[in-house]
Amino acid sequence: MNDICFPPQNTLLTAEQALSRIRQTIQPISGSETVALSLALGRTLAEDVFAAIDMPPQRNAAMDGYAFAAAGLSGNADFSLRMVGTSWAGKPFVGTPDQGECVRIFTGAVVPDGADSVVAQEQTHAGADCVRFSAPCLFHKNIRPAGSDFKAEEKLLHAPRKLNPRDIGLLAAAGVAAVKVKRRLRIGFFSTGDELAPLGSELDIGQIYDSNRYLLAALLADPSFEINDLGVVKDDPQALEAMLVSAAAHHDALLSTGGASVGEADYIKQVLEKCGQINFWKLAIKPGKPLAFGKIGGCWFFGLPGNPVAVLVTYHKFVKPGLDHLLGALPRPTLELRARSESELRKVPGRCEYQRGILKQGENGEFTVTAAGPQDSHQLKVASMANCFIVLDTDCAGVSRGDWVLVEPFSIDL
Ligand SMILES: Nc1nc2c(c(=O)[nH]1)N[C@H]1C(S)=C(S)[C@@H](COP(=O)(O)OP(=O)(O)OC[C@H]3O[C@@H](n4cnc5c(N)ncnc54)[C@H](O)[C@@H]3O)O[C@H]1N2
Ligand code: MOO
Repeated sequence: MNDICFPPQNTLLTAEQALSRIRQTIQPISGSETVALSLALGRTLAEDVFAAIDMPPQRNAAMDGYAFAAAGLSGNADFSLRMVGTSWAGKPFVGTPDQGECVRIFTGAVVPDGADSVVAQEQTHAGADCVRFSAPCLFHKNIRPAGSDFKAEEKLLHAPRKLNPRDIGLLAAAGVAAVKVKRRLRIGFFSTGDELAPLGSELDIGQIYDSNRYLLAALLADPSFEINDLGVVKDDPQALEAMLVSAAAHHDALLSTGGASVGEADYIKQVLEKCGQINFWKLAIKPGKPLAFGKIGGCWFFGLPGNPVAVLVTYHKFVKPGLDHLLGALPRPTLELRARSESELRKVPGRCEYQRGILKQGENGEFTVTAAGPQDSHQLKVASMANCFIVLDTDCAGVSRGDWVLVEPFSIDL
């Protein structure tokens, strides 16, 4: 048995079995590079990141107001203090206010030594050089201690985290100008099919536009991926083999669409078996049944079905998690919600279905979902209107209006 094959597949794999095979089989890449923080969004950390400084570096004011020492003052009566200077953000007050004195201070400015309280200006009445504080006046407030966000040498982020916008802000605050990240995956993709015409051309009878390559390019738009559009391959086994063999030499992963089923012009499985190794083909899901996964030389291969909605489903459920695994990124949790179905949903037992739905949240907080339209796997307009998959498990025999269903929104950042 070769190194990526599992025992022969007599039955259709479940989605869970297929994903676990993908994760068990794919070995994450090891290469890394250092990139400027401004280019690091969506990249995967290759090493942990530590803070070089305390944040804030010194204690500072959380409000525009006045800073002073509370000792000897009563917060339960009005009192007045003499203003002896100003602490600006970026231009601290030099000196120490004595008893009976205060310093004008602005949000983010360093709190002068000796002061232990900042009172917001709304609770004061400022005169020429004197400030009156109205009772009740809270002391020991509105000061952010040094290091209250994070401390120097603290581990801020663990590898292999995929950096999100909040992480980028955090690392900038910590003065981290560059980070070591996993190198980008080189991913090639192509369509197969004699019926495919390029955008901008007039369609002959029997032709359709090649939407899958555009869909895939959009799905693959990820800073961790360097994508390469390899065009269209005709329904011809020699041409397909030539493409697979030559492209496999230059990519970490290859994706194709079409030709994955059992028709006489469907060559993906036989050519993959000839020039590479097949791990699985055919899943008990709808749409997306004829998904092929394997390897050609050192390159991972996903042969997606031709139907555009099957491309959408198999990309989200298998290809993206597989590519994230190849990158070495942590698996992302799948956000699953329970929603009340406002549509009757037709389904026959046998395959898990990913129907396209429109998820809404009512004023009472309850999620509801409606079918985005008819559920054929060529219907991209319905997929475009949808914002979620309605996941109906293998045994489900249909859903009545008002039933609770499981829903997976398309976009999440977890
Ligand atoms: N006898 C059987 N027929 C089919 C089965 C089956 O099990 N037995 N499975 C069906 C399922 S499920 C799917 S999905 C499709 C997948 O077939 P292929 O992967 O071989 O894809 P094609 O036959 O090449 O194309 C299917 C469909 O998609 C259109 N297509 C293909 N490429 C593109 C593209 N780049 N852009 C837009 N549309 C594309 C193509 O014209 C076909 O309409 O097989 C079922 N049949
Ligand atoms: O992948 Mo097919 O589109 O299951 O019907």
